Amino acid sequence: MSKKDIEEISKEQQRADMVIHEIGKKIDKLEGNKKDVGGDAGHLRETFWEDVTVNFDEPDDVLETHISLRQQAELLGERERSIGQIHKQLKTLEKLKYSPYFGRIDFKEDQEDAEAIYIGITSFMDQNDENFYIYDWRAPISSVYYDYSPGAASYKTPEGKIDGELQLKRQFLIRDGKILNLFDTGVTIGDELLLEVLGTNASSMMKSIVATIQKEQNRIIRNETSKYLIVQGVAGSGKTSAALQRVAFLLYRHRDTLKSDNIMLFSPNPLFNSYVSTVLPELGEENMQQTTWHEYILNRVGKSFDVEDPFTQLEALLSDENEQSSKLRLAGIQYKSSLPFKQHLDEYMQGLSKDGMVFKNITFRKKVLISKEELARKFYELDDHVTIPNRMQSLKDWAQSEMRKHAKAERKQSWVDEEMMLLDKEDYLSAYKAAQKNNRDDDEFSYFDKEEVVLRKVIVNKRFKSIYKGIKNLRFIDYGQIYKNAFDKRSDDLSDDEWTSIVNTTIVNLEQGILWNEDATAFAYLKDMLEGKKANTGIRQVFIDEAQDYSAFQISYIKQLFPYSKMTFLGDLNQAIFAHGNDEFLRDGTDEDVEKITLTKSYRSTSEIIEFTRSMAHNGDEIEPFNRHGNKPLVIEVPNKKTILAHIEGDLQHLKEEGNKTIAIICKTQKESMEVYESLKGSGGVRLLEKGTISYEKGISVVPAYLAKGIEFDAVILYNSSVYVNEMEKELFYTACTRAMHELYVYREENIPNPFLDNIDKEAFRLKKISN
Ligand SMILES: Nc1ncnc2c1ncn2[C@@H]1O[C@H](COP(=O)(O)OP(=O)(O)OP(=O)(O)O)[C@@H](O)[C@H]1O
Repeated sequence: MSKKDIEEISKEQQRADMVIHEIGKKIDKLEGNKKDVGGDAGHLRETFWEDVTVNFDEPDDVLETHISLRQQAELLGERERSIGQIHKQLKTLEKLKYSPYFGRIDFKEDQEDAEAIYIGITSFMDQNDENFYIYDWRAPISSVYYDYSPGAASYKTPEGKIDGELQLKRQFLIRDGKILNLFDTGVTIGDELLLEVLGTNASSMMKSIVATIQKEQNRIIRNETSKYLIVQGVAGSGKTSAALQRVAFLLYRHRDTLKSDNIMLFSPNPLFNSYVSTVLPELGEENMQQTTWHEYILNRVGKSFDVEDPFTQLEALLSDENEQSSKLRLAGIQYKSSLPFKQHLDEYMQGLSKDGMVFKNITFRKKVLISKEELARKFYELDDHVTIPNRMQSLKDWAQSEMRKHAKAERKQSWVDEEMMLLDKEDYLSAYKAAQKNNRDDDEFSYFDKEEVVLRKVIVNKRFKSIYKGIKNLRFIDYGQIYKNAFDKRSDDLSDDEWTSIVNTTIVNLEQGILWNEDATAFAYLKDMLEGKKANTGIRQVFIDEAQDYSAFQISYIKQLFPYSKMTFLGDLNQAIFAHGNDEFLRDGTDEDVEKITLTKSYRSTSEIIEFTRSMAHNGDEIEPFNRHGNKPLVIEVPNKKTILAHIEGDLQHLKEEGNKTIAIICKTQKESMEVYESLKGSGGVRLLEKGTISYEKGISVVPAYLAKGIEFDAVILYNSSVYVNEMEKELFYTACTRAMHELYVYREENIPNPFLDNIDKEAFRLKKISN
């Protein structure tokens, strides 16, 4: 380090010390406030009832009591909210104290002096709130840091564009208040710092990237105009990272109108949910709503069907050794996930307006109270200019009123007498109270007569409750049959065999109460449309990660579900692991309100791993590795599967000794993962990741490739590459290999060709042959 560098570090350290000192003072002040407010709240809680006037004698007193209670509760709530705020602020300040900022830009606005702007995860001002010691990374001026190298630069503010000159761009690595390193950077944001960040080992949680956001990622993060923002990015290009920092950016930029509850992220699996869950809190923001499409659909379908999840579907396809049956299922999946099928459903539903709606009998004690034919007749008596959902509402109202008549008639039935004898104490008591209440206004007191009337009513109402609820929830519509009838017309794109198979399997499944994954979306859509489910207006921003795994049907449906929402789709065509459509999320490319951003630079893996996987990707030659080097991947050739298991333990040991903290043995299916796990679990510390697993920890994980989506490991051992053969498996194989950050081992059985491995340049890997 030159003398100048040392002087510069020392100057910067002095400033950092000063800022940290100020942060300390602010922390002390807030701690004091916390005590005061906390004391206030504690006191309020203790004396809550002393300050409330409680009197229920007269209606006016009740009102006064109510008001007094509400005021007291509001006061307490306010205090507790401010304690929550103080806590949050303190947490952020503690983070700032540890590492106050990561960047500095010296920006000279035209006609003014240059100003040094220090950038951190949040802003921090001097005691008079006049000068910024630290600017939030999301502030308008901070974008200069991400977008420009020294020279002419500008940034946008709500008031307009500001031009100027970027005179210095500096990066810091500050830990525990000490400047460990400092880089003055050029074109990109400090390769050195990025190298340092990427070279470290994977933790079990995703980390924020605000200190090293790259220019093209910044375009995604700060995009505010597009209704649909579509990101096609190669594996490891930072799509998920950009999405999460974008959430933080939007929350900051629109903090008066946008809350974390207004943002929804669709993620690939529950494990991923927890993997990304620390990024926003790290940035001082709350997590958005998160779900998987499957979870979302389960809610829409309801409980009457057993819905297959996407992973079970994938397993079924990957494990089906009967080529013909797997081909037929594939044809069904592709058809049911397509836009033409969605259009067919729309037309079919239009037809239902005139004819074809199917209902279920409404029964009670095996007696049909309203028959399905009666429901259909009543439905079609309603004006057919009225929409189906509105007619359903009328039908519901009619059925409820019919049911009330039936309930009344039912009170005289002998079963009521029997149940009356068996009534428990509580029911008696409530009947007694009700009878008393009814008697209050009567001139004569005929309690015993009333008691029986009331008791009968109580008994019948109790039994009818579920019928009323069923009617309210439109359970008298036979969705299963209606969906089945939608397969009334063969699609021209399918062969006779395919069509027959689709119709037969759909019917058999529905009769058994099963909905395959490929039917679930279509079924939910049909149900929503018939019920007139209200669009979700509370959600203002939707993020869809791994968007290539959504079918055209799903994407179109999602747009209908969130009509007022802006959407960010993030995907990689090379990782389209599911059998349904894949490039659909890119399709809207011609719409005006769509912006498409392509990320070609990959940050996760070493250059060597990227070179190895390049030939498997479409447009692989466009993938640009970040300049970080490591060992070439190791291909291990073994005589048979058994040998793999015998050698894996040695590999694990070696990889651990090399400092790899997270190691994954990636298998093709859950079944294969189980086998590997069973054989390794004795050696301890090995975890099996399954579709229901919600968190992963450091250490060794055995995982099917489709569940490793979106996450990463220091080292990956691909259990047996010889089982990946067709196009779909290629994408799974690619996904598996690209999970590795530093080390990749790939096992293969000798004499079994692997079309993808055989295509890789021999120079791109090391080969080890094991003979026994
Ligand atoms: N600008 C950046 N600075 C530091 N790290 C980055 C940056 N961009 C990406 N990374 C790192 O690269 C890795 C991959 O990022 P991420 O998971 O967001 O990529 P992805 O495109 O979603 O990947 P995939 O599609 O393969 O799951 C992560 O470890 C992330 O922290």
